[in-house]
Amino acid sequence: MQYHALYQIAQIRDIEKQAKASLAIGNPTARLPDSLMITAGKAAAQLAWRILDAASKKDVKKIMILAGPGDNGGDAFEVAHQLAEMAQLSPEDTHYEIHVLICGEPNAYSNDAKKSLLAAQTNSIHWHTIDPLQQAQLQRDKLPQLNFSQFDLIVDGLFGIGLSRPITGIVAELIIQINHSKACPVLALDVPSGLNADTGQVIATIATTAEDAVAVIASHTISFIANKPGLHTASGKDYAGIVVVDDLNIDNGYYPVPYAYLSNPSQLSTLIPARKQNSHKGSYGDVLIVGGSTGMQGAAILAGRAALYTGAGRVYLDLIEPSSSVDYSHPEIMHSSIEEHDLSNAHVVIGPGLGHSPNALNRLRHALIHAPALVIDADALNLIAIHTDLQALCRNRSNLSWRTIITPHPLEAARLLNCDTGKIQADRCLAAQTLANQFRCTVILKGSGSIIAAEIMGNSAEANKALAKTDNHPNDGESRSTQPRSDKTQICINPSGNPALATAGTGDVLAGICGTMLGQGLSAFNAACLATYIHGLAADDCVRENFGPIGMNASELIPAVRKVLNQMIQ
Ligand SMILES: NC(=O)C1=CN([C@@H]2O[C@H](COP(=O)(O)OP(=O)(O)OC[C@H]3O[C@@H](n4cnc5c(N)ncnc54)[C@H](O)[C@@H]3O)[C@@H](O)[C@H]2O)[C@@H](O)CC1
Ligand SMILES: [K+]
Repeated sequence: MQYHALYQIAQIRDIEKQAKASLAIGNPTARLPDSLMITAGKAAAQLAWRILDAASKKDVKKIMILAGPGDNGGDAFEVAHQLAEMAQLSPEDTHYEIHVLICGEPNAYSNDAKKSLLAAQTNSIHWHTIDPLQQAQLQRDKLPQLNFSQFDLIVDGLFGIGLSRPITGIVAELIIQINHSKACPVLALDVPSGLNADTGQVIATIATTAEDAVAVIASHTISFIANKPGLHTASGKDYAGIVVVDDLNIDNGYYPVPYAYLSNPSQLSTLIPARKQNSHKGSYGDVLIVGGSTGMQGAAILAGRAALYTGAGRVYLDLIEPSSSVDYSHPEIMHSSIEEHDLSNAHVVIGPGLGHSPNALNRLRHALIHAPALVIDADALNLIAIHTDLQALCRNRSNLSWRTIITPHPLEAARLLNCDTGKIQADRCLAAQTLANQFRCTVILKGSGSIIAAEIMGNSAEANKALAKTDNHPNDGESRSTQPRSDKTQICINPSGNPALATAGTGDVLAGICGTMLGQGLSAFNAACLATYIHGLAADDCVRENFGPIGMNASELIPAVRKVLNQMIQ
């Protein structure tokens, strides 16, 4: 199973069910050599070993394995068993001290988990327990006296995809201690405990404050059966760390169409058209940026420069405030008014610094009606949110097979869907999918793990119904099995980028790059995926060069985007 295919919990459960049914049952008390839990435990133990080897050169290496009440805990027992076996075979000059903390009722475990526990009990392991009856209350004196900073590796097998409510009580306190100790690598089994594998939200209730929402902050996550969207968007990147996928040798035939994909750099690089020797500026697309009202000209200029630096043949600005329509440090950028420009060959980016004036509104209406390739950003999105006639114009563009990309951040997305940002962030894939269906265009929902969504066939009713279902419980931690599969929408999660991008102007840069990519003849979806990827990759490059994560600015990002784009075609 490839790393880039992302599956929801309900799909994973289906795959798991079919794979389990295909395994011979035989003697129920025997340990099947090929049970999924054993395969999972072996894969995780091997990864744990490699992480430990790289992180600690000590003669005595201490490992803490946390085992929760379900099969994630079963995986943890299997990891303990496998590590103990590996430790026995290791050279004598290194000693491994393996601890397991059981946070479940031994009799209540599944058969597979019981077998793994039994197997681990044959090894030399230090056992600790938390009485399950006391887990609900927070009694600090009942916490096992474990100093987490003594360990060289912590394995998190508390909860996986079966977590159904927020973590509270002693287990929550344990997680807080582990997160605070920050002393060693933390390997999460399947998913960091506390994180919703579908949405990337830390599971919480409406009543839970941000401080109370608890999840393990892992340095590594080994995702079983398939990769999962929640590890890559919203809070996912903060909690999952480096993600490794192990398919447990499950036959490909059991896998349905993925819910979404992670953008795949090697595929994206093939989208960039090779430049012929015999070509000219007309070969690489005209980009017209419309925006820049009083005090906001910089936004349009940034978008224009980004278009220029990513290879547009000609770049024009149409500034709402015309007195300063020249970018003196980039005199190659020309001026043109959208109303006079021949839009049949132009790729229009409207919105950066556009404002809400009647002039802005007229230009937007003109663009929606006349521009066959259009990127809609910032204030243009806010105008669409409040003018229903513009929404209809936007929707109508898909009937003409015109290319449209909208680039909302969560607040703009909330305005477009008439909800609050909490609902957008509660399920970012679903929100992007709903926007794509409602506005019949390609969507880039910005934020950590930007979501790119585009409609394949029109059916907004189903996705809207599902979003409405989340209305009363925006953050209630229930796995949303009611939400539609994305077979009407294609969804990509962008893996690149970092908090350096959380600064004014970077969105304008993204909009400009989208304009260039439309100018290279790409579909709106491919243009959006490629633009978002190189935008994030450039920010990653800036961090490597110590221009960030603190203080990188949008102007610095632009030449970095040019650099990574050229590196991609080499
Ligand atoms: N079943 C299988 O064949 C496989 C299962 N695997 C593992 O099994 C996991 C799923 O196992 P489960 O379905 O047992 O689910 P989990 O192990 O994620 O947890 C479910 C258990 O936790 C309890 N629980 C849920 N939320 C809680 C909370 N907030 N506080 C306290 N208790 C809570 C539930 O009542 C249940 O007992 C996967 O994530 C994966 O790690 C893997 O071994 C792959 C194969
Ligand atoms: K876990």
